[in-house]
Amino acid sequence: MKITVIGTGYVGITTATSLGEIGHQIMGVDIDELKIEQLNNGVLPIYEPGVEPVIQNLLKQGKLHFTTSLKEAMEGTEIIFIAVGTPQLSDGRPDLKYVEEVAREIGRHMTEYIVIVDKSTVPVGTAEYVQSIIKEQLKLRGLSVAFDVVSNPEFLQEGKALQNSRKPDRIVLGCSSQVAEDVMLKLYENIDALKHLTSPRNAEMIKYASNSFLATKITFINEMARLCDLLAVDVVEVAKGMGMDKRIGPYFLQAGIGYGGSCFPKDVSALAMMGREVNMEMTILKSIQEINQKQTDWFLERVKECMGALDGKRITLLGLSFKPDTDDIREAPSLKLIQKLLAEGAFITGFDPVASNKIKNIFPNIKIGEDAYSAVKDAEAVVICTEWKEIIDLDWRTIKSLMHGDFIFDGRNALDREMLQLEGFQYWGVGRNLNKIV
Ligand SMILES: NC(=O)C1=CN([C@@H]2O[C@H](COP(=O)(O)OP(=O)(O)OC[C@H]3O[C@@H](n4cnc5c(N)ncnc54)[C@H](O)[C@@H]3O)[C@@H](O)[C@H]2O)C=CC1
Ligand SMILES: O=C(O)[C@H]1O[C@H](OP(=O)(O)OP(=O)(O)OC[C@H]2O[C@@H](n3ccc(=O)[nH]c3=O)[C@H](O)[C@@H]2O)[C@H](O)[C@@H](O)[C@@H]1O
Repeated sequence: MKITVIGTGYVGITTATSLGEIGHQIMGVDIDELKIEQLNNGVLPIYEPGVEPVIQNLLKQGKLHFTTSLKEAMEGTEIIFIAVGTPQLSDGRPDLKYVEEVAREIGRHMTEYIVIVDKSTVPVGTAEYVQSIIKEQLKLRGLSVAFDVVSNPEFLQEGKALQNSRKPDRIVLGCSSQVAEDVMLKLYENIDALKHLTSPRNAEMIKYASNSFLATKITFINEMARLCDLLAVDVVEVAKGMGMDKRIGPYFLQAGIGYGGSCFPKDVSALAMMGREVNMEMTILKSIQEINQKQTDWFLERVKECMGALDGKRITLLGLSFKPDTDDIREAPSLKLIQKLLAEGAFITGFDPVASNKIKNIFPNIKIGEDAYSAVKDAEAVVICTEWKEIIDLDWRTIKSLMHGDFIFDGRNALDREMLQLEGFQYWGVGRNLNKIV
């Protein structure tokens, strides 16, 4: 089938490559000329493991093209995916301006039946809204062209985009007509996944409910971690024991310095706002936001408890992206931590396998190590913000010999506590500090 994907961010690129891989003909569209030029040269503008060679292969086979012209891309297309950003507005709602712009442009160029697919994360009712925008444009042109708007939310995790899209847990299809449902099922017939057929409004809610539930799970274990610290209990053991119950499951129970990224914070906020708009206070979501906001403060308090005043102390942060295997620093906990540590007067050095430069652009006053070993030189404490494998696998004996102190604050509970203690570190993990009973 001939497909157009609008937006070449994480979701657009993943949609384009995964559909290209199962044999469809893809046109990727973006208003960002530099991105389009890079992509046409087989260069991936983001860091996402494994995706670049797939793009290069599809370009070579002629199955994938990128352009800045939506009009050109739309010629003969059967399906258009809208995969543009929906960033958070200052009042907490998602900004739909990119979706609106794209819908208007589709309406300006459409001449025959097309299925328009909302891939972006958008509030309940947006499929109907997009439909009304396109209809309005057609009316201005004096045309009456049939079309459908489908909600097909994306569930990929950054850093695992390729494996998620090749073998998703489920594909949610919110269709308002049988024709659209048949088109979408044909599109995905070669992807082996559960297919949940439902209405567009239900599909839109499934996306927000899923992200908010995952954020709830993380926040629950983070709050448990705070209690574990006060009662001499190890939260890692607790999560392990809880996760063995199939009804709970082991995933998203890793306590840490809070969730970040471009989606959980904005989507929890958007769902809370959706409730507020119909006069329903989403009390669980409100608590989650508050607890997550305070997780870095709580963490910093524990650092101060161990090290005393931080003024003039040399602290190295390892792992700066919001999670491993991505260069994305949107809402990364490291940003808040750096800001707070600088405000306390600490001297900060940072290192991340791929995101160091992005952090340096935001905080020009901090030092960036060329590698983890040079970053820890003379540090009095090391803080793990992101559990990159190459950070976990460092030679910790060498790290200790390079440091000027012995504190290690494991903000992701990712390191081997016993091994580090044997190497002479004072190890502190989130909710696993058994030496304190109140
Ligand atoms: N990043 C992720 O892992 C996931 C994101 N989502 C959702 O998917 C959507 C997209 O997210 P990302 O890919 O992270 O966004 P992004 O911000 O990385 O990329 C969006 C792209 O859309 C382009 N764009 C904006 N207006 C355009 C227009 N009029 N025409 C063509 N291109 C245009 C931008 O230039 C940019 O390249 C959001 O709603 C997000 O919540 C959903 C699941 C996972
Ligand atoms: O809508 C989205 O954009 C996506 O949001 C998340 O994916 P992502 O933000 O890429 O990353 P996650 O792996 O979910 O991690 C999010 C944050 O939670 C933190 N986290 C995750 C798991 C955990 O156990 N503990 C924990 O603190 C991570 O460190 C990270 O900061 C969801 O997992 C995806 O299903 C969804 O498609």
